[in-house]
Amino acid sequence: MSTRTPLMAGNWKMNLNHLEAIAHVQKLAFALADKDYDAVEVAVLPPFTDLRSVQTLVDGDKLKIKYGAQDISAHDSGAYTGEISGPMLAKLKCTYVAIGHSERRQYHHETDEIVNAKIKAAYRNGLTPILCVGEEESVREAGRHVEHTLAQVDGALKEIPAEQAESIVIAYEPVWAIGTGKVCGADDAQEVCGAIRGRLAELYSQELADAVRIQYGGSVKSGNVAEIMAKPDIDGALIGGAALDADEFVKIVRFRDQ
Ligand SMILES: O=C(CO)COP(=O)(O)O
Repeated sequence: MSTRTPLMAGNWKMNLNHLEAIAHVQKLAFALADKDYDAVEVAVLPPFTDLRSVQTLVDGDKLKIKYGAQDISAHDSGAYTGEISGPMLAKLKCTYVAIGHSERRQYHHETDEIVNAKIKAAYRNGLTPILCVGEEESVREAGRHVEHTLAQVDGALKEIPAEQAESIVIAYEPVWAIGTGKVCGADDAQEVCGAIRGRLAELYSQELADAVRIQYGGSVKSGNVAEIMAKPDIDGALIGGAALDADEFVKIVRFRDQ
């Protein structure tokens, strides 16, 4: 296990309206209100329409739960119908923003260039990107998963200086393991997460690489999280389906109790 503080983040995707979000975060706060969970950072990434409600709850009750968005516009303002800007997310005191999730790449044709522009938008606005990378099943079958994922890292970090990159979170999410119940074996996940850390050392420095948190995502549940978290280059998880059940998410956050 690494010495970096683990980040357990729930990506709600397009689930839970703002009323459900309030109930869910209250449940998390109640279940996690003890000193033990200081050792793990907990975050939720609700839909945009929930963020104000979550902010009000977290601010009002001084909760330690962090929150962020699932996407960001590459632009800070202007005629971009339907988009949400970095300044808007910063105003809502978001800590994190997921960028380049495979569902954005697949359904919204986000390229590495767009991902790179969004990373720049996040840093311009004081937000911490959770950069999502990972290969499709055919790429893994062809044995090109490491090179494919590292190329996504290279593209996303183009022109990002070390002072910014040192705070990034990178989530390795093999596309074939997302929402499918097929978990990437812990050793396979470690292989790619270790390679990502190696690439960060090449692009920047070993010191920076050692500081960056690398998450695994893809069918993470309470039953498999401990094995995944035992790997030296895995510093947390990005959780989809299992994060929608507050009790299950709490069990994942408390992976050390297992
Ligand atoms: O895409 C994911 C998190 O961003 C993972 O989703 P699942 O946990 O549902 O597989």
